[in-house]
Amino acid sequence: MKEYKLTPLPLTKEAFAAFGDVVEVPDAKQSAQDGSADSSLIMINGGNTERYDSLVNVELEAAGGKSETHAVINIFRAQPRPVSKDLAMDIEMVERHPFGSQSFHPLSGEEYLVLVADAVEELTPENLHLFIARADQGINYHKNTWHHPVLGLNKVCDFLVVDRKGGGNNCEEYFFGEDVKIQITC
Ligand SMILES: NC(=O)N[C@@H](O)C(=O)O
Ligand code: NI
Repeated sequence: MKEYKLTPLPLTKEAFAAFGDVVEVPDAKQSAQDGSADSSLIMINGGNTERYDSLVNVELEAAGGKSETHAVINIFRAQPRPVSKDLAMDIEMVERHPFGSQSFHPLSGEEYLVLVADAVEELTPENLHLFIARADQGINYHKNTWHHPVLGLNKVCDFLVVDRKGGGNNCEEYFFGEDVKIQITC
């Protein structure tokens, strides 16, 4: 059996661009360096609060044009899936949401793993990309981005999740064959 071992890259906007958006407060140093006033920043509440506005767009499509579609905000409470360099985790499947984006924002102060795959129909383990996200980074999967269901690491982790509610089957799953063994470590 052919074996694949994936180790995570640090999550950055550039590395994740093909799959979606990294949701984080824009890097003020970067804005200062390249002289671009941070366009998302709006001071609100009498200057008390910085609103980093519309960092990502929630993509919504009505399946078949008939269903009532809207964005919903959820909390996902993920049970621990401990992974370390000495404790690998088997990966059997990924999924995607053809009619909407899905955004995860950690609420428990923990790093978490993000496993995505290239936008191809016949997935192989070579199409997989593993990232480790900081506890202050959210992610927004673009619609149809292959991804593994949420991966909390060492404790029960809550995530604020924004995604689509509407008609049609908005969750396609892809199971890798029995002929491969895919493991992640970090
Ligand atoms: N199925 C579901 O609600 N969750 C998944 O989409 C996930 O990405 O965790
Ligand atoms: Ni999902």
